[in-house]
Amino acid sequence: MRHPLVMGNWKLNGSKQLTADLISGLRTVLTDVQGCKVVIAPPALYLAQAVAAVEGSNIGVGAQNIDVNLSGAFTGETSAEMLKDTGAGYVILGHSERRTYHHETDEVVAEKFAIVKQQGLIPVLCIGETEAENEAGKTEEVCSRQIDAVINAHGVEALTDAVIAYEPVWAIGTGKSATPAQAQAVHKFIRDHIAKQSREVAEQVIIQYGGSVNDKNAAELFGQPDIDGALVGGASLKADAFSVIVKAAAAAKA
Ligand SMILES: O=C[C@H](O)COP(=O)(O)O
Repeated sequence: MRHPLVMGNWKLNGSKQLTADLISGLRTVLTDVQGCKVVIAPPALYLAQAVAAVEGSNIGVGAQNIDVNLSGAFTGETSAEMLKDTGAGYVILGHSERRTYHHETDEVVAEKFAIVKQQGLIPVLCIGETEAENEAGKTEEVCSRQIDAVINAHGVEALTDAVIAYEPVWAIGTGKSATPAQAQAVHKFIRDHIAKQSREVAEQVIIQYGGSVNDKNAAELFGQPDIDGALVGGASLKADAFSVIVKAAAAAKA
């Protein structure tokens, strides 16, 4: 049975001090939380510090991206092998900011997905439509295309033990979250789309919602049957707000 997962994507934010303070704060407020997996994804430079700081707690660590290569002459990149070596367990892939600012295509994201799985890490595949695509009624078309890039390249079984994060681009960092009903409709579409190929895989895949999730709207989102947690940006930088979100997920799915 799938379990809720709340992941904090710190994006390009942080410092040694913030990493220490935030993890220390989370360890204090999340000690008694059960039934919800918690993962933080700091910038790559702070991963090793984060892995050491969460030791002995129920908090996992993930990265925000990897290169398609494992080693070699690829200046400035970080590999899945290095992440594994550091102790990270999850990798966010295909975030809309990577797709937009770094021109990552569906095919590149699918290639990274396979590399992450080969290393025994858990991929968090971000999908979602832009505002224009939403207004043009293309939400389902975009989401299925982004998922099919993985399924067509690697088979539906590749989604076993993987995570999908549905993040409508228009909701990211805008304060304008999708309503619980809107998000549930898309999450159900995603699960049904995968179920056309394998009901078993569809039932176990974790589908997070992302886009302006905060301590006020989290509980209602998690009350939806196909929303299995959240990928949180801004609110993950505050221990109090993030822990309210984690506790809401644990309570909703208990
Ligand atoms: O990865 C996280 C998402 O981009 C959501 O960011 P946000 O919570 O700041 O809207």
